[in-house]
Amino acid sequence: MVKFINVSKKYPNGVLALSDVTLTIDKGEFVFLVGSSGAGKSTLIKLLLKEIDPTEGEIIVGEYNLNKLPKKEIPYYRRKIGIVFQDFRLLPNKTVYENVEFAMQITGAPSKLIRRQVPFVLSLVGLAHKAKCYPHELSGGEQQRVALARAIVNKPTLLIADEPTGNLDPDTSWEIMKLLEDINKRGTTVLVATHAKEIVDSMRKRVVAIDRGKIVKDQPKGVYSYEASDAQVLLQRWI
Ligand SMILES: Nc1ncnc2c1ncn2[C@@H]1O[C@H](COP(=O)(O)OP(=O)(O)OP(=O)(O)O)[C@@H](O)[C@H]1O
Repeated sequence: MVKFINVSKKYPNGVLALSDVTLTIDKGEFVFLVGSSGAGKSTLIKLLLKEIDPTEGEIIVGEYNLNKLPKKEIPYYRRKIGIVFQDFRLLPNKTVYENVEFAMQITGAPSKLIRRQVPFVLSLVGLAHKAKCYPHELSGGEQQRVALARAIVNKPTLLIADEPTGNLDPDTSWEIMKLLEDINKRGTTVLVATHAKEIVDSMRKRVVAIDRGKIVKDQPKGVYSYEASDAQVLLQRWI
């Protein structure tokens, strides 16, 4: 589904944000991407969205080799990926329904399909009753649910969440992560960049940790902290 093959990214100012990253994410996986501030998580996501290009290496997403993707096809490629951000990014002058509807309209979806699909995803995220509200009438958690509905309405094969709970309280953060898990269980591959240590530790999903541009840990059913793996390494040396 997603392949990074020996990918490096050096920004024009000389910062090496990613260094020789090789990573495979299979179809249907749920992956947490963790790492301290400046580790390279956003760079990895920007590369996936083809907002930036790697200095070296190859990135493959589904049937797309991003290195070979012509500029005019980038918008079509991006429509196959759902994305949610920390700051929700809803259109303030559109209602909840219209925000989600708009994401389908720009793909040229037929109105009959839109009328069926929008209420479906809104009920999936538990917001059917808020369809006529505007974003400013919603709580942060509700706004993030709308953003999630919008991200999945076109049935993406990959859903990326960049620090989706960064602006939310702990209980609401849990609700959003559980929703991401539900979406994953319905078949969508999910990649979540997060600092939410407690949630990562208790959900026991695959955890990929980046530190200074390198993958330093890739654990199935993993935990957030590096200490755990350091401890394991120490233990292994002792045994
Ligand atoms: N446009 C840019 N030009 C130059 N350097 C950049 C640029 N964007 C990011 N960097 C640098 O690249 C490194 C990785 O940054 P990145 O934004 O990928 O980290 P991050 O893990 O997403 O951090 P955070 O958790 O704070 O969002 C950092 O040293 C950062 O300063």
